[in-house]
Amino acid sequence: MSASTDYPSFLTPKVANENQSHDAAIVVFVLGGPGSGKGTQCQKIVEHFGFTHLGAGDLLQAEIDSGSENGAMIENFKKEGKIVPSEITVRLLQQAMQQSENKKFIIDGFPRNEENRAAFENIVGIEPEFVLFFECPEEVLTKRILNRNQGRVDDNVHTIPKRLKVYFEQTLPVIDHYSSKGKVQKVDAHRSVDEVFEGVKSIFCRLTK
Ligand SMILES: Nc1ncnc2c1ncn2[C@@H]1O[C@H](COP(=O)(O)OP(=O)(O)OP(=O)(O)O)[C@@H](O)[C@H]1O
Ligand SMILES: O=c1ccn([C@@H]2O[C@H](COP(=O)(O)O)[C@@H](O)[C@H]2O)c(=O)[nH]1
Ligand SMILES: [Mg+2]
Repeated sequence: MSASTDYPSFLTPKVANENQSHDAAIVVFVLGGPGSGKGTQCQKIVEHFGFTHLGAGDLLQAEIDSGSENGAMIENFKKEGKIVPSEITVRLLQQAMQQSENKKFIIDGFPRNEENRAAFENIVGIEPEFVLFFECPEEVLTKRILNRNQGRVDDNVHTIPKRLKVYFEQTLPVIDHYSSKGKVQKVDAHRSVDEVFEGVKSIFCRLTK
């Protein structure tokens, strides 16, 4: 798809290197603490705005489930709430983007740290149009995760504090980075699912229509 047609000019991606192959792709990063509702809201964004949802954690889980050579290592990182090396996650995201016919992506739960951010921008060669940031108090995050009941290996009292620590120490600086570039759209995630989505909708209507 050419970069010139379907989208307003302010959505034209920045080309960071000549190898990048998503010259018309639109990327929105979705960040927030564990349990803030990223996956829940991404489903709604897909239904209403036609984006393809790429959950970085879901892609890593698929690697575990497929029995790939990195699967056991990824599972250990997940059990400990640690961030998987960037080259693995970025490769999975890049493959998923290349295999998609859609060119509008919401990337959920990534970049988790500065290394992830730099790797994505250098390898994939795209900067996000904006970053959707779900803000939610820590105690609410913990309650939501403990109630999620989906059998995740990291939804337990051993791993939750580790995930929160990683979020505060490594992911918030990424949000600060994009904030300094005027790219962060903050949403109060401590409301009902529908109320949160009202906030999300107004952002997407303003920035992607
Ligand atoms: N606004 C909300 N109010 C109450 N519960 C919510 C809300 N949004 C999501 N939940 C519930 O909280 C749990 C976590 O939501 P979700 O899986 O969407 O979060 P997440 O940010 O993707 O988490 P993670 O980072 O761990 O993948 C789920 O059980 C979900 O149903
Ligand atoms: O970019 C990423 C995304 C995820 N991880 C690992 O997976 C778990 C679960 O991620 P969710 O987004 O909460 O589903 C996370 O704690 C990390 O261990 C990652 O390393 N890099
Ligand atoms: Mg999720």
